[in-house]
Amino acid sequence: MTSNSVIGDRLASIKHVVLVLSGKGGVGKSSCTVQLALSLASQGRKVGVLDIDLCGPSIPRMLGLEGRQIHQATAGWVPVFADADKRLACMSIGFLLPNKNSSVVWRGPKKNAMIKQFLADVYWGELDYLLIDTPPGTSDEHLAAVEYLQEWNPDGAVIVTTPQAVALSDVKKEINFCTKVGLPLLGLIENMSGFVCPHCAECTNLFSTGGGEGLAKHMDIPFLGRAPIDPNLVMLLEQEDKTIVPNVNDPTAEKLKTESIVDTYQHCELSKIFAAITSQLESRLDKSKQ
Ligand SMILES: Nc1ncnc2c1ncn2[C@@H]1O[C@H](COP(=O)(O)OP(=O)(O)OP(=O)(O)O)[C@@H](O)[C@H]1O
Ligand code: SF4
Repeated sequence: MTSNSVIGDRLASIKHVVLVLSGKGGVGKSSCTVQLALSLASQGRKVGVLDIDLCGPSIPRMLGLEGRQIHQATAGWVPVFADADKRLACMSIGFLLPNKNSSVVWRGPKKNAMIKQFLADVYWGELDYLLIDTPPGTSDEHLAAVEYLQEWNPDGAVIVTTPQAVALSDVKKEINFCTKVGLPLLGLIENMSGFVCPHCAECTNLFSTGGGEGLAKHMDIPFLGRAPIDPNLVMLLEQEDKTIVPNVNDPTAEKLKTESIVDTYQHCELSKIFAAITSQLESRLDKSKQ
């Protein structure tokens, strides 16, 4: 069997394949991927996250899975699960490196081979969603993923941007890339749009807001929603022990210590926003499959 048909066999048990892209680094692409995954998993969907940011894999850290190892079974590489119910599975080069400080300094062909191997060898089983977190910009990793997936019609791309003009000009390039390679644009998320006060949960617009929505309108892309900066999300994603509820003032914190990150995320303000974003995304996917 050629490795392309192996990729086809793997994808046959996955309902939707969605790439998450951003024009610029640091706009929150990985954290939006994680939140889309947590939101979908908490609604009972089976979700896989494939981290193809080979030089800066951050998904294992954000999901609290750093230091975990993948296993080789006869069916392929078994991904790492973020919860006991196996609603959320993850694969990243981070699981293959000797330690979290190891760096990957690879040229294009080696990166392409790794991405092909991820697509061909990971045994996801039945999934509702495979979310692919990509590096910023349009690099070897994007081209490789699009090339290997093209034959199997991935559903498309979700674009993440911040509201500022500097990120928006880069995101236009990303949108043009998708159009050029025939990747449907499923929607745009405006991240870091305002700031949620940790004391009163009031949202303040520190910088401009609405730039992403304006761009989505201008480029005729569905606008999926606006996610503010939320200090509770930083605590959840950056702290090592994900079983501790992000809001330390929450009286139910003790009880929540046994919850998985899929459940703990529900206590973040942003989970409500991402529930609305995933519902928009799902209805968009349903429409495009009709
Ligand atoms: N809405 C948000 N509220 C609070 N913190 C956020 C939010 N979005 C992102 N962050 C934080 O901003 C930092 C950068 O986010 P992230 O790593 O997701 O960006 P990225 O676009 O994937 O970056 P890279 O280009 O390095 O892959 C992280 O520390 C993350 O926790
Ligand atoms: S939003 Fe309200 S509670 Fe929060 S810092 Fe400002 S004044 Fe204080």
